[in-house]
Amino acid sequence: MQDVVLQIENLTKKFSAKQSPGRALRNALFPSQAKLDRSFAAVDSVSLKLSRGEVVGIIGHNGAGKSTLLKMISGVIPPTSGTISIHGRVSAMLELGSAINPEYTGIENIYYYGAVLGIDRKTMKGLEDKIIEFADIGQHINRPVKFYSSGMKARLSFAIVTTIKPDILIVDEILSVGDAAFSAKSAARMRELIGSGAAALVVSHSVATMTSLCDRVVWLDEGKIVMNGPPSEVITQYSATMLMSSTARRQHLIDLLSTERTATSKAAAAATKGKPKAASEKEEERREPPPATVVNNGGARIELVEIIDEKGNPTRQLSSGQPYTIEITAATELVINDLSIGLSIRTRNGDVLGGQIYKLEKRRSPGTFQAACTFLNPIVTGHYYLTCDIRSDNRKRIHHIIDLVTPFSVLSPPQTNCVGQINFNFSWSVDGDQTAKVS
Ligand SMILES: Nc1ncnc2c1ncn2[C@@H]1O[C@H](COP(=O)(O)OP(=O)(O)OP(=O)(O)O)[C@@H](O)[C@H]1O
Repeated sequence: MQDVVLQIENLTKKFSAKQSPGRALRNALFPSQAKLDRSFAAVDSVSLKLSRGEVVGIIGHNGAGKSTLLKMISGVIPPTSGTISIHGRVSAMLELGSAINPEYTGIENIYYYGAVLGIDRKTMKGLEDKIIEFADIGQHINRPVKFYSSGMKARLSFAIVTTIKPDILIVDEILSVGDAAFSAKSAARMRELIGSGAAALVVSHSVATMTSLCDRVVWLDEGKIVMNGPPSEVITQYSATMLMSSTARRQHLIDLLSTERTATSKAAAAATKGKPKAASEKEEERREPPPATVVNNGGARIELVEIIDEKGNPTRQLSSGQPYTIEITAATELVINDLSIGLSIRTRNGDVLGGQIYKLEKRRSPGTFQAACTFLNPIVTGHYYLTCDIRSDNRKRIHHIIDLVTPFSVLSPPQTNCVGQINFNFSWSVDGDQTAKVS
């Protein structure tokens, strides 16, 4: 049995609104609307793999391209470019009720969906009772679906698409539609399917659904993958970014996208060279970070935390012993006395490796400012995060904490003479002779 059930490569979907005389007049009158008529990529060069037994969640704000991606995988719309390789049967529950025909009754829809998927009537007859039992909508099963409530449609659709035992189940925001009992029943059904070797792609705006159900989460923004990794890591970054101002968010997303591209190309290079990483390094990359603390009490906020290398470029790949600057862009909304910034480096276990509190001048007027600290990187190797806060009143009043942001890694130089995570840069001597060399 093939382990990878879905592989998509460089998948792109471009939409272009057709130019019409009416549109041309509208665009002349409202130039800001004209840009909406240009062709744009709703999904932009997305590559993704899905293996048996895996549940992958897709998050992203409204219009990020989630539904467009699922529609292409389900075969509802064709891609503009890129490839989709599917091994097995795909069963998709896209926009609410799209798997069903409103003119048909519930029972007729069972056979209709079977026919769409090429499943013969006899097989569907064998599944009919199970579908009716799971949907649990009583006599409504004999009424046309156009008279159903949204919860009933959700129940029927989910019952059909999961009972036919797909290899890939695609679910767009369904688990939050039914009542609590049905949501729990749907989650249990999904786990059952996954346990029997299916894989699932789930879109949801619910952080709870993503955390409890998914093995991996992919964050889409403007059609591109920003992050692809363990749920708590991706959700922490996603939630922190959503709290930022739009300018800071844009810059942060650009940085995350470049990190994701670097990680993807490195993974591809490692795969082609056939050089697997050391088990402990793999484990560390996979390890989920501890839950992040995000506090936003207003008054002052941190907009961006970046690591800058010697050449002035933002970076997430640090070398041991090299100089770096951590730049913190923050803004005060009020006149604040006694402002301080806390900055620490945290490991993937959640331990604080080190940090410092920096007290600014006594009184700060409203506006944006940038605090920067430079350091010679003493870390030898590993994967880390930054945590940053802004407080006043002798650190008693918290304005904003952003936790576990700006993930970065440190690569050890090949002939290091250090052990552990920190290079203390010891100065050695033998019998008082300091010329002794460390090898
Ligand atoms: N048929 C279409 N023609 C033109 N533009 C479209 C079409 N379908 C989607 N779009 C646009 O593509 C972008 C991505 O839409 P999509 O529905 O995939 O986003 P989404 O992440 O699922 O959003 P939401 O969370 O709001 O459901 C949006 O800008 C949307 O307006």
